[in-house]
Amino acid sequence: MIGKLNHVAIVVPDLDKAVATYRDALGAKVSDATDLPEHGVRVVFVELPNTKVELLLPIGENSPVAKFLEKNADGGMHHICYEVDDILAARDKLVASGARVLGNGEPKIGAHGKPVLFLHPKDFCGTLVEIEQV
Ligand SMILES: CC[C@H](C(=O)O)C(=O)SCCNC(=O)CCNC(=O)[C@H](O)C(C)(C)COP(=O)(O)OP(=O)(O)OC[C@H]1O[C@@H](n2cnc3c(N)ncnc32)[C@H](O)[C@@H]1OP(=O)(O)O
Ligand SMILES: [Co+2]
Repeated sequence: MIGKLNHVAIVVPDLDKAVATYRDALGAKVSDATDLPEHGVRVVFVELPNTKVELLLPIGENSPVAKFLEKNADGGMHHICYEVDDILAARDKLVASGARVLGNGEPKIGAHGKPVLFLHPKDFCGTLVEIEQV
């Protein structure tokens, strides 16, 4: 079912500082920031040869990552995103296996303009999992 690792996401308290760290200290190619108000985040992608790092800053009133940042003031790894060919088939298989799909279970459009879903961390080794249809 899951394919390539699409990205690893890190929530940060200061996006400009995190961009400077990845661009200057680590010499990585970093995208411009994009606001995704429907997801409550501002996002930057660090482009790597084999995958991406997604740097996330909470925006708006009810950002789903705000609470994570309260618990982890310096920031930290937030989720991992795997690619799938067919997100509805993957969802149905996961639900049938007893996994919890977050939200209303319907895919939303993510930062890459593709459908995404999130799976409860308690069902996946304590790790928030995002699946993205590519
Ligand atoms: C889609 C745009 C972009 C993209 O890639 O295209 C993004 O990735 S946007 C990313 C932001 N969106 C989301 O994260 C949506 C999914 N997240 C959620 O629905 C919530 O954050 C949720 C349900 C994972 C946690 O909600 P909340 O923080 O309000 O609940 P709790 O604090 O009560 O947490 C419950 C339980 O889960 C543990 N937890 C929370 N967040 C994480 C995490 N990131 N990784 C691992 N575990 C997590 C938390 O510690 C609680 O455990 P407990 O033992 O009960 O303390
Ligand atoms: Co993501």
